[in-house]
Amino acid sequence: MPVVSEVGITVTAATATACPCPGSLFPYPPPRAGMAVSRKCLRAAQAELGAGMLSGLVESMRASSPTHARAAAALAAGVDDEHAAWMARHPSALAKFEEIVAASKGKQIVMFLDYDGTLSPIVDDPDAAFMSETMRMAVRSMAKHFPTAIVSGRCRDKVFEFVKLAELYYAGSHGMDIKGPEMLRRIKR
Ligand SMILES: O=P(O)(O)OC[C@H]1O[C@H](O[C@H]2O[C@H](CO)[C@@H](O)[C@H](O)[C@H]2O)[C@H](O)[C@@H](O)[C@@H]1O
Repeated sequence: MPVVSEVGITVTAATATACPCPGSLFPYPPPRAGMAVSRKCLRAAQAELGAGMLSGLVESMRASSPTHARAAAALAAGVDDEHAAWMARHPSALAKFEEIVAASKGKQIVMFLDYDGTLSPIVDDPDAAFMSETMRMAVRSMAKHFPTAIVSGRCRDKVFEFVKLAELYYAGSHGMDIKGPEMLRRIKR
């Protein structure tokens, strides 16, 4: 069930496969240790994630989203009918997060994030599109719980240079160049 928000965040719930459960607070390993998760692990994790943890992660992403501030300003200024209709057809994944979580029961959530205009503000100089440390911390926190990928039209190295999180998957050049955490290579398909 892929859901694309107006801020470019895509959440996909995919069927999970088997993995060992270390039995910690989040009993499935972070992406660096592999992205396969058993249904039992996921159910336990979803129960433990609970409303508080999820809303914390979502609020963190929401607060540090550069486009969220623009959307809020547009809303404050009053949106026209056409924009309102567009928004109804393209609901924000952040606004629908509880529904996504409910739909993900028994499945694995994977985060796909755009970079420009999503993790970073749009600026005149493409080389100065830096993401904030708050956003970096939010993404790092998200990646501890869900396999997380950044998909960009930029070259992969450039995106990594901005994001600097080795635990993520990076798809550069519109998906022509993909690299994941080192441990990914050891996962049996
Ligand atoms: O796929 P994306 O990650 O969304 O990349 C799309 C383009 O992003 C960059 O350009 C955009 O952001 C720049 C910095 O804020 C801004 O100056 C430019 O006007 C935007 O179009 C990047 O420079 C392009 O190469 C990407 O294709």
